[in-house]
Amino acid sequence: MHSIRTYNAISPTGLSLFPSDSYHVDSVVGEPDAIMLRSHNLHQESFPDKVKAIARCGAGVNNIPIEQCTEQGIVVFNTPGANANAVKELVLAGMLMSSRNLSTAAEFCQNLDQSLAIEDFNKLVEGGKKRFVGSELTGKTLGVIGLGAIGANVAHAALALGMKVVGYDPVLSVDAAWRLSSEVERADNLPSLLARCDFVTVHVPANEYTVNMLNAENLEQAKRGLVILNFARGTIVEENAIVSEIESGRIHRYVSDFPSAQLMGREQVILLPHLGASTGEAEDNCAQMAARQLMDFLENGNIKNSVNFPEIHLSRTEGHRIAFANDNVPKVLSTVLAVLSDMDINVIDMLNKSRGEIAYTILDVEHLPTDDLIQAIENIEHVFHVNVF
Ligand SMILES: NC(=O)c1ccc[n+]([C@@H]2O[C@H](COP(=O)([O-])OP(=O)(O)OC[C@H]3O[C@@H](n4cnc5c(N)ncnc54)[C@H](O)[C@@H]3O)[C@@H](O)[C@H]2O)c1
Ligand SMILES: O=C(O)CC[C@@H](O)C(=O)O
Repeated sequence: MHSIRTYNAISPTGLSLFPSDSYHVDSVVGEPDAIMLRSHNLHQESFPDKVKAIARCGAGVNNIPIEQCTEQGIVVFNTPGANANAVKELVLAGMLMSSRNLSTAAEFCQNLDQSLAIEDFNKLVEGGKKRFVGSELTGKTLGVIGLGAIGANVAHAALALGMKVVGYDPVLSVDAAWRLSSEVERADNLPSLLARCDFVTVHVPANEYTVNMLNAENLEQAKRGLVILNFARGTIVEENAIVSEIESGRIHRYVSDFPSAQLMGREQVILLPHLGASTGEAEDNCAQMAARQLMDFLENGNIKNSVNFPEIHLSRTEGHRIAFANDNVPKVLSTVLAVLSDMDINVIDMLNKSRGEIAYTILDVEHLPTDDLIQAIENIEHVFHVNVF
């Protein structure tokens, strides 16, 4: 029986994929084999030795101590792309809300004096028209910072609306580059992107390189009347700089999924309660993807969409499976194979992959591995987390 500890409201469509006769899935599990979560912060928590994997139902993994997990041999998964459409749609909504002054216009209507005679009431309504006159998206330029799953979706939707799109992503993967429309123009740096855009949206992970990526220095280069959309993480945009450029009139609107006290109460700021991925469809997609990845790992040792371990898939044929992780240094695999050979154990199939400082091997052997064999592999220098499936 595998046990999975859950945090946050995870879609039952995903949780129900775990067969109840072989999985115990609950928010109260003392020593789980794996953890499944959304935005819950794990940074202050320690993980018992039994924990082998953590699955983030979503894209951002800044709530998980990845380095600590890697040191403990814990495989961390996320669900790339599973909520990208939901975020894209909210970015489009944010652009429309800003360009047509929708939040202030809607608030104006909610606060109209209901006691007025119908003619006076209608006059006020018509007066609102002048006050909230907006502009159209077609023909405007959108800057997209980070052209991964969400950024590319947003870029393509904006092109379909007749916008020009300029992208900035110096670390774009080859696969992501292939998926991107050739109509997306490339900016070599942020100041040049900011100088040309009417809207700028950020879709990069929160990490040490992206803290305050939009800041006082580069916002000075921005075109007047800029709308900034932040559906990535609060730390990516320097709030003090946003506030001062709102006051200077350079920034027309700041739309953020990450409210803070400093941003509240300003007409030019539209705040949402981390709603980007909150659609039934995205929650289902994320939870299902995370559940499938966890099951394939816990049952077969296969790894898909990990942020700290290599991708690996070895189909099950016959025999019994051993998987182990080790520091990516020479001679570990040959030492393990020598142990198997000394114990007269026949290897049926094998796959070894590495990523940075981690190597990971799946071995299918003919007979059920004994405790002595597992102990012997565990005792080899640089080996950690040996599992039998
Ligand atoms: N508001 C929400 O609910 C919500 C939902 C999903 C994702 N997110 C956030 O959005 C982020 C992006 O999600 P995604 O699914 O598009 O991820 P992704 O991994 O598909 O794309 C991220 C892109 O950012 C690029 N990038 C990384 N560092 C960069 C840098 N320093 N400068 C420029 N580009 C850089 C990468 O090359 C990649 O193309 C997530 O990490 C998460 O924090 C928020
Ligand atoms: O789980 C959520 O609701 C938010 C997920 C989102 O922030 C992500 O990074 O994918």
